[in-house]
Amino acid sequence: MTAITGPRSAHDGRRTAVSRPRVGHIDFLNCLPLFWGLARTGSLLDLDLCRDTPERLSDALVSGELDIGPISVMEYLRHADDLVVLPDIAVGADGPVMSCLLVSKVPLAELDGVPLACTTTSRTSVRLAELLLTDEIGVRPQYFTCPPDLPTMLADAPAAVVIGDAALRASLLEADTLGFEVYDLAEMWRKWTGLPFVFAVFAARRTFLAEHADLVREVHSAFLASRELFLDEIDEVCHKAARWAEFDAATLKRYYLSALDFSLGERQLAGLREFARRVGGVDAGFPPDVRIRLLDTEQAG
Ligand SMILES: C=C(O[C@@H]1C=C(C(=O)O)C=C[C@H]1O)C(=O)O
Repeated sequence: MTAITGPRSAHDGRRTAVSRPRVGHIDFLNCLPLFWGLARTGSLLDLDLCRDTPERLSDALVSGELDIGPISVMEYLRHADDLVVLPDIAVGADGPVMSCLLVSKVPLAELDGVPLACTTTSRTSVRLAELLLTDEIGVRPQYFTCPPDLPTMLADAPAAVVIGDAALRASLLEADTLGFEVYDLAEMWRKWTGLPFVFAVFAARRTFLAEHADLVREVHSAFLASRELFLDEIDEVCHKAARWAEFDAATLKRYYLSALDFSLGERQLAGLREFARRVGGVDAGFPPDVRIRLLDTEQAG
């Protein structure tokens, strides 16, 4: 793959410092495939990479501290006018995702009026859980936010929404000892709507795109190449990651190949639009028919 060149400053023959695009990276196992690929292709050196939790990366992209990066879908939809979505890449699932979960010590029908702890790290899974509980199950718990430590969350509430590594830990390691049922939010959505669910898209700020269109395309290509390389080398990655992660290589491989869906094609976009249609409105901060701009399509405008 070609090197990412970076925004050029005016130059007169002397070497001038070139600032690298500021790119976000979710510091969960879910985005390890991209990190692996960026490191292996060398693209990592051409990016000013900021690793953080999804909600902080979302805020940084919206405020302009980042130029390109993953953004939780609820935040993307709220700021869709300022952002352009990179096609063919996302963090989603077309069935169980394993890491965006509602866990509950009581049957879901008994959650009406009771406290429900929502992880501070999520903007989308927590909204999806609320949608499913209101419209599918018919209950209205009292939602409150809480850092993603499940024993603490469940000490204050009979149910909780967790995402990322904390959710993998919950379903794979903690369910038996802490005594709760696990409900996979992407699986519930799939059964309800027949569609995949997209939790995060990758987007560039439109102001950055206006000045650095080639660079945005290069970063997009680097993401796609990273994902491909990861898939080619998945056994090696899972084996290496299992040395420090809490999960074995077979579990990681299942997570990457059978649970997570890193694509953003027509079906995933249909899922995204359907979610916007169901949660959009004045309170959400975006209309149900919010315009989704994709890079290099007529809609990007
Ligand atoms: C699949 C996941 O997708 C994510 C869920 C998000 C959310 O709920 O807001 C945001 C970004 C992604 O990290 C996960 O975190 O496990």
